[in-house]
Amino acid sequence: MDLRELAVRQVRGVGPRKAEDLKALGIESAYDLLEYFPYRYEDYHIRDLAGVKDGEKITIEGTVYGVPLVQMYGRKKSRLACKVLVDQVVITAVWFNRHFIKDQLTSGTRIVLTGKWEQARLQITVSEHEFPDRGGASRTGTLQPVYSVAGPITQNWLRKAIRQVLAEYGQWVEEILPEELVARYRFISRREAFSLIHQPKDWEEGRKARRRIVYEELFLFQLKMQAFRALNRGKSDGIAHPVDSQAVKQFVRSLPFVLTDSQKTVVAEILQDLKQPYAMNRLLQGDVGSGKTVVAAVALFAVVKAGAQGALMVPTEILAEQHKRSLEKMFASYGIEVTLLTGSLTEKQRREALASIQMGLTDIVVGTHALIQEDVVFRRLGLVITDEQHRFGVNQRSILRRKGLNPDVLTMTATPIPRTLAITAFGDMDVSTLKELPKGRKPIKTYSVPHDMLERVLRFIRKEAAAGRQAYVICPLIEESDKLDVQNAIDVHAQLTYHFPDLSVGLLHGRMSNQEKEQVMAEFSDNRIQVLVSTTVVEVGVDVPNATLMVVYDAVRFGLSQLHQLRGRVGRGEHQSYCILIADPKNEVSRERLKVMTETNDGFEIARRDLEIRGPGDFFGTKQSGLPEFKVADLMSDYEILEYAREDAAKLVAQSEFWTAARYLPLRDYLQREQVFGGRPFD
Ligand SMILES: Nc1ncnc2c1ncn2[C@@H]1O[C@H](COP(=O)(O)OP(=O)(O)OP(=O)(O)O)[C@@H](O)[C@H]1O
Repeated sequence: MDLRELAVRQVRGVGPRKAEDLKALGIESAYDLLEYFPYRYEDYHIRDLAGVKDGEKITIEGTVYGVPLVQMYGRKKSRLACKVLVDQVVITAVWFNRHFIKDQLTSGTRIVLTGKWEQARLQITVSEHEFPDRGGASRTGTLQPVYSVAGPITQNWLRKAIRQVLAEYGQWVEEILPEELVARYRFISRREAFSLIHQPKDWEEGRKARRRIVYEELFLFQLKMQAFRALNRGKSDGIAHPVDSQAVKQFVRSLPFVLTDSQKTVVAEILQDLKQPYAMNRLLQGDVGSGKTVVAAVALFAVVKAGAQGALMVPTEILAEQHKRSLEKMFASYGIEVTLLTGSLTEKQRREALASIQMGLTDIVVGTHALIQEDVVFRRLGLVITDEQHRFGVNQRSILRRKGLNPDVLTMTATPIPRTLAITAFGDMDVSTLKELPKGRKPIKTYSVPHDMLERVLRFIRKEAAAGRQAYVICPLIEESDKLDVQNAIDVHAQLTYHFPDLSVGLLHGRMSNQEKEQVMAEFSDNRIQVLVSTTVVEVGVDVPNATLMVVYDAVRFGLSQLHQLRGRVGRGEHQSYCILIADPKNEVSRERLKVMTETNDGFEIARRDLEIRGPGDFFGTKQSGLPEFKVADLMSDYEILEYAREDAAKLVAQSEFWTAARYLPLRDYLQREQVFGGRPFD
């Protein structure tokens, strides 16, 4: 049975309504459900009070001791407190709004409590409890998977659905790794791994399952790239652009600044690639503000002057507009035509843009992801540059190939990763690095302040605005709730508008139309807006050098790499810039993370410290934006496994047997599904 073909509706307990809800999570088949891995576990093993830290969530067992006490607040709200004897210590168990369980708490009853521990008061705030002597299903002593859920799908419902699909269909999970690899690494079978990752008995089982799944993910990813490489090796069907070095030099001289040494080196590497008959596939990495866009502009200029078209693909419409504007400025005196292609063009504008691209009247197209797919036909596409986020993978490259194009490809990223990791992770790419920031940049000064210092922060905003500078104010982030984020931004905007009657305060959030967003960004760019209140939509790439102040509300809610990206929006010009992180860190990890931000501006150092703080205890790691994303693997911490996976994949594709032997069929099927053979069946 092919579980990929089995609609999730077929799983017992999943009705049509739930099937729709699951679809929103990207789950359509029984297989998708099985592959919806948890991102952490909740530990219900009974703990000894001795080793427990303040604020930890724990499960403990004891006996009810004395009489429970209920306080009511209004009709529904209540606080129930009861003494419980645990390991000969009397503690207080507190329930909120659960007064109806009072009658069950008779003295001497054994009870298991899960909740947050307060050391000073010897008190547990109970979120769940069980009576072990009364039978029934029990969570005690287990690890419960925690899934990323949204909308009407609840954690408990999803747990049940996944248990169900495992019971009903788990046996149909087929092995994909070759026997020799399973044996070499002593992996558990795929079937077992799928079962254990969702319901491990203990951490050891969880680890075993995770190790196997991480390897498999990384191995398949590497296999895909290596196979693609093997199939296309030596193909010189790229475009050898006749680059006019003199013209390029002249263009570079016309820029308002001198290129940094790094920029010069990288430009030379790219021009060299462009001249070759092989299709370039290069990764350009450089920290925030290191000047990647200018490098892209030089490459586009070179290609256009050599008679081809270029495309610049960016993650958001705001960025597309911004890049279009800055390219037009740079190319103003060269007769280079730049066209914008985004989702918010009118039908007529879009038709005109497409015609102009097809006829070759357009030299450079700037747009979002759709621009290389769909109905866009180029006359002579020579170079595709992609910025961040949507990594231009093997798949897209084969789409282009099928269109009969084989352009050079440059991928830009600000994700600070060690060069060796980059080379391994993007197995099929060459890597260029911008090692320095433009001269004259002053390091950004970063401060972390508590919420009650907001008044001072506001005074600081006023001071910068009075000096002619501008500020970003990033609003509190509410996990998994775009709607609440927007509400927050609206509230903060209202407050600041009230507070700064003499300044122009703008608002930017994801629910605004693209036109509105663009309007606001343009006004901020021209300093018609001094204070921009925003959700994280400004995170990547926005470039307004006159902005010198970045204020982030509730900074502990953001990941370190995200904070670094946000901070990178300032310090892009000659003025001293500041980043103020408003936060009341409640635990050591948050304090440590804020400290890292105040201590260093170096993106790579931040990534390294982040990894250190998370430590090996963080079972599933955190996704680093910009790196290829995996369901379970985390490239930074699973780096070693990645190395093995790469080597194994390379060896395998080099064997002629791999392409013929029956036992490798599941792997070849996988490659087929991933379109490595250019959409044609492999023969
Ligand atoms: N060599 C240089 N000297 C001075 N200023 C420069 C130089 N190169 C780029 N800049 C300016 O620095 C700013 C940042 O450059 P750019 O937008 O290219 O950075 P980036 O690497 O794309 O950053 P991010 O990853 O944050 O988007 C821009 O305002 C740009 O005009």
